[in-house]
Amino acid sequence: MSLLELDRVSKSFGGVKAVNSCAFTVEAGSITGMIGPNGAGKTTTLNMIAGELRADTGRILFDGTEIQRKRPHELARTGIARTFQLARELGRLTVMENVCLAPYGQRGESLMWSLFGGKGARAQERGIQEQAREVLATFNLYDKRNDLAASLSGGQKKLLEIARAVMAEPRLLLMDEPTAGVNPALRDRLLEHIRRVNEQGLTVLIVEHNLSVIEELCDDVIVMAAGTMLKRGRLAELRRDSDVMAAYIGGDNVGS
Ligand SMILES: Nc1ncnc2c1ncn2[C@@H]1O[C@H](COP(=O)(O)OP(=O)(O)OP(=O)(O)O)[C@@H](O)[C@H]1O
Repeated sequence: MSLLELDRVSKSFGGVKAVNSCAFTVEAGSITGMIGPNGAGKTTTLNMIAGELRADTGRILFDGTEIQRKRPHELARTGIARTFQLARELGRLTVMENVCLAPYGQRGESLMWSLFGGKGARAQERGIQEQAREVLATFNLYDKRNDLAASLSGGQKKLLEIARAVMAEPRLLLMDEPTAGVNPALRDRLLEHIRRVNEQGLTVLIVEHNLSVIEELCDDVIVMAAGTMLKRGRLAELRRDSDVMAAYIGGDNVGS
């Protein structure tokens, strides 16, 4: 069963057709990879699914419902989360504060209301703190809970990004280059965490240039080229595919 479906989705920037009648599905329970040369339209596609960009034409369906007109906070409520590089200002908050703040932004609730809004809000706040402690423990960040987020290593920041996304209990997690800037030791741990959240029922769509990451995580890989899906399948097959090789010429090396 597909959890996500793109139906002939297009997006232009001025004269540039970044995404051109792109169609694919993401199966529920999968870790689906998205690869392709620079400028193929991967990030634009992810941004449209997350609601940060609006498609010019076409439909995006999440669990059978059209979502192409929804905003990011509405999509978060619907069950779509995205990892974000830690914003500079969040670096000045502790790890715990970062994770506790995530649901407010993602569920579109007002932090001020929650902090000053009476009993119900305080109970909710306690619930969130409890959930945050669990999530931090899961991501091996509990011991770091009182450290400033800015003091974490690159890999720990990536774990925090996922922890923040998971706080909203999404059904689909969108990730753009989750291992960029992560050292090899932490990289393996990061992949384990992604696998684990997937085993717990979260469907994952990953854009990644590092093909060894795709190989380790994804059975199903979508190749984007010139704004649309060129091929999909297992990475080993795609590496032998002459159309895929041709699309990469002048771009990245699919053999790396
Ligand atoms: N905001 C924008 N304004 C103008 N052009 C854009 C914008 N965003 C993307 N583009 C163009 O759209 C095309 C697709 O870009 P996109 O970033 O989606 O590709 P990508 O596959 O993610 O590339 P990369 O692997 O290099 O990140 C490119 O030609 C890019 O220059």
